[in-house]
Amino acid sequence: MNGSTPWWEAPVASLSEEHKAKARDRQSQLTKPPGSLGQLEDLAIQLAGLQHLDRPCVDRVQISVFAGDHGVVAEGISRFPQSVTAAMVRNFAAGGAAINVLARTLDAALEVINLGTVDHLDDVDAVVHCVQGPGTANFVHEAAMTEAQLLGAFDAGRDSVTRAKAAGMQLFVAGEMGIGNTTAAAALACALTGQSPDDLAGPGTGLDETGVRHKAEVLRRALGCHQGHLDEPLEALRRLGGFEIAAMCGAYIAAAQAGLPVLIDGFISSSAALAAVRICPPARAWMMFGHSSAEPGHALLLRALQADAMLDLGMRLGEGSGAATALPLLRLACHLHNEMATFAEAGVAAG
Ligand SMILES: Cc1cc2ncn([C@H]3O[C@H](COP(=O)(O)O)[C@@H](O)[C@H]3O)c2cc1C
Ligand SMILES: O=C(O)c1cccnc1
Repeated sequence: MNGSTPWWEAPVASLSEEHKAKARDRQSQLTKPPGSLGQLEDLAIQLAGLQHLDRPCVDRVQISVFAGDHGVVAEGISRFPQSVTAAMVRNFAAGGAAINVLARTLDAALEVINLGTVDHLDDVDAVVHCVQGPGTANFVHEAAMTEAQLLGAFDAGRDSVTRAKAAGMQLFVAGEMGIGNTTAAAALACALTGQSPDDLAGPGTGLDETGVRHKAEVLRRALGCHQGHLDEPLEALRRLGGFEIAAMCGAYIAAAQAGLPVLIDGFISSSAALAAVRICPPARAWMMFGHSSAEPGHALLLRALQADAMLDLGMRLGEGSGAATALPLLRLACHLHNEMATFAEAGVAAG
């Protein structure tokens, strides 16, 4: 970071106000009462502006799942053991996870990036290896990441976006896998929003009430340990985040710079998105929000991002699954915008 400007401080791509205005005008001419397609109209207008197109399109979609382990698991904050992270990466590689099924069904490209797990994954070929260590350090006692690890993870996110852009993708979805990462996301969210651990600790993979209270206590200890060092968003991310959260944050900034719209998933993804917006405020314009997670802190994060999520299905999986589930609606928004007849074309009175 010394000397030259870091890549994440470069400007984001410009969006076309002209295409946005044209799209808004077209929506008012389509054969329906103005505004009657609700959020589908807004999404088509936003995409037209982002893509500089009269006819927005999200047929070609990249889903990148970032995986990493978390030292804070030592505090007993997840219902599942740490070994599940690497085991799920193997499951992704074999095609058996929820996000594999969603990607196949949606005809989306799926890539898995291993950022470092306690169990070895060297023998897994169908994965991009960008290992930063065997997992983060336990942030109750020390910073989760060294500066080099943070930058390595950030770059891994950027590189995934570079590959997606080179392959002609029109939309980017970041997903994650990392046992314990609802605790990391909650800690980061506390630092970024100033809200209390009681508002951001939730069940994650299925903690009971006692477990959630313990998780809030762990968060309080972590925030105490790092007190006075959490004002800078990048430093908060280094101290409290995770490899996969940092990679998603880097990916969101790089996507805005590359002019690639992103569809954000749930609680973990939104904590990365909020960090990205705090580091690079104009990146917000490139974000759409797929769903509202059942993890209780997600509502607070969506408010901080001034975001309206498309779906509320009670999902709380991660992996990018909520964003992938919303993708058909985004595609429908485009088809409606592009293919409906106008009042003039159909000879219908515009009212
Ligand atoms: C089998 C399995 C598959 C998953 N896929 C995503 N997650 C989700 O759950 C984890 C976060 O929850 P916590 O903080 O409570 O550990 C992350 O890995 C997240 O992606 C999974 C969790 C499990 C158990
Ligand atoms: O909303 C999420 O991203 C989420 C919630 C619970 C567990 N894993 C992920």
